[in-house]
Amino acid sequence: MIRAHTVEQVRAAEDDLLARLPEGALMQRAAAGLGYAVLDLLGSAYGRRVLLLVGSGDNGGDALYAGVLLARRGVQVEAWLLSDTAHSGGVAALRAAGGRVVPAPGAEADAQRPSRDRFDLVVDGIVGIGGRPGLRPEAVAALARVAGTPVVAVDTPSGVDVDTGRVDGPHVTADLTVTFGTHKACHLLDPAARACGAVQLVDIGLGFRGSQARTSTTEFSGPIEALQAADVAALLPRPAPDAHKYTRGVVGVRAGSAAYPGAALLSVAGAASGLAGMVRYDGDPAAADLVRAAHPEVVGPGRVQAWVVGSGSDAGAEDAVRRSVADGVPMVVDADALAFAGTTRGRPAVLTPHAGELARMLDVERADVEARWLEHARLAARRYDAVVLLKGRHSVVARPDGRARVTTTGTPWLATAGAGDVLGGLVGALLAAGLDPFDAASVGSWLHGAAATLAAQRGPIVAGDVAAALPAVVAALVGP
Ligand SMILES: NC(=O)C1=CN([C@@H]2O[C@H](COP(=O)(O)OP(=O)(O)OC[C@H]3O[C@@H](n4cnc5c(N)ncnc54)[C@H](OP(=O)(O)O)[C@@H]3O)[C@@H](O)[C@H]2O)[C@@H](O)CC1
Ligand SMILES: Nc1ncnc2c1ncn2[C@@H]1O[C@H](COP(=O)(O)OP(=O)(O)O)[C@@H](O)[C@H]1O
Ligand SMILES: [K+]
Repeated sequence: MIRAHTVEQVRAAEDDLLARLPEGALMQRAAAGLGYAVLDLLGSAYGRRVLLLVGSGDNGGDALYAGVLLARRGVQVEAWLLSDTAHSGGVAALRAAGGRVVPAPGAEADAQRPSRDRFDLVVDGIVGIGGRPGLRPEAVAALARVAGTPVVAVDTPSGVDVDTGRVDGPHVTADLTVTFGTHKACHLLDPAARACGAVQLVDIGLGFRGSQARTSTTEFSGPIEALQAADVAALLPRPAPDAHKYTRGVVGVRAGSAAYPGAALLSVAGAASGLAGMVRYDGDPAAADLVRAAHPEVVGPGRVQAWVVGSGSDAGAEDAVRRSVADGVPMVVDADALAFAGTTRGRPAVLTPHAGELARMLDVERADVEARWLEHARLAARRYDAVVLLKGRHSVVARPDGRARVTTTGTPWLATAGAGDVLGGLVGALLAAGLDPFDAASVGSWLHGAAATLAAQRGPIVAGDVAAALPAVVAALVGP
């Protein structure tokens, strides 16, 4: 499990460790990890040119000491100081190792004029967890002079809001972010996560590895989580040796309509992933024949352990929600049914809006949701008293108490019509198989993203390809 901690939690862990270690030891650990990551990316050292952008704090110190390691390996290292108070030990060490240290060109320099020197790579040590969001003009100007050069961010891309993932002003866009001790929210949550590029965690002994989420009865105060393959494998429902189809759970689908029969097929395709014992279709008769033809194993209405409602339901959504709520079993509420999500209060439910749908549910602008994914997912979860799976590049799953997971599997090819219908069916199957709504939503979202990535290896995909790739993803996790 990846767990993203707040700056306050990092500082507390750091204080504990600093008391036990010689001065500067943590920074040396961080800088070594950073330096080797940069060397890996460069592929070779001799003759390579690396620019360090160095701010006033320890983030700049990390960059300078990584520069020392690089210079000793034969890299030509230049540091542009963005402040008069850059880490003095780091500056002296870089000079001693043969690096060039100069003041940054400054905001008044012609930002459009590229630097006369060409660099293979820029290391962003402007600010890390001590920075306020946004960048000062001198940092913006320095970045403009090396635009187009690959960037490695130290700890966080400078300028993003570390604890919320918000991006309100100018910021660094990195190809790789090397972070220390633990992930932070900005590494998982969009839009900041997009500015991180790939994220590499360097263990510096902060003691977060394997730490458990803390939860109180009211408000969750633990880290934001991102499931990894091993977590999904551990949570995945598997048939017991003496299983029969009913013990594995039956999922019912009330999706599709005469106008949108395809949604019935795709929702059923997600539900028929093999993770529940049986699938029932109880939607529009106009779609039922198509469902039976495509999925001969699917049966008609009857008792279920979970309902999936709303994908392409059109005018039938209200009735589908009402009947499913009356049943009292857990349900997935998607698309057209989200307008009636208020009626599911008090029932175990997973609501699966995309940003536009969530904006309608909360009566805010879509752009607000896309600027603050976690905040809006949590708000909706609290307001609707349900688990909310807010779909996007990095989907967010939130519980009413604030506990949250972020999905980091997936590919932009998944932005294709009907992909959400498959996801709803899949989450429904996991609910029917006995997962609680939070696990069903986050495991389903992880599998959905992984299946899309697998399917996209053979080229562009449509929603049905995602459903078809699910068994191979499950097999890779738990074996045949
Ligand atoms: N914690 C750990 O476990 C470890 C932490 N380590 C490293 O330390 C980093 C944190 O270092 P930190 O605390 O010195 O803060 P940091 O981010 O360098 O800069 C803050 C200073 O920048 C300034 N400033 C503020 N906003 C700004 C802006 N928008 N644009 C420009 N400047 C801005 C402001 O100073 P001012 O100029 O206002 O006086 C402020 O004081 C952390 O990210 C990691 O890399 C590792 O070495 C070892 C383990
Ligand atoms: N850029 C992206 N990268 C990765 N996944 C994406 C991206 N855009 C959308 N998705 C995923 O694709 C699916 C789209 O679902 P949805 O918006 O409901 O579409 P539809 O209603 O057409 O089925 C969601 O699972 C979402 O998380
Ligand atoms: K940085």
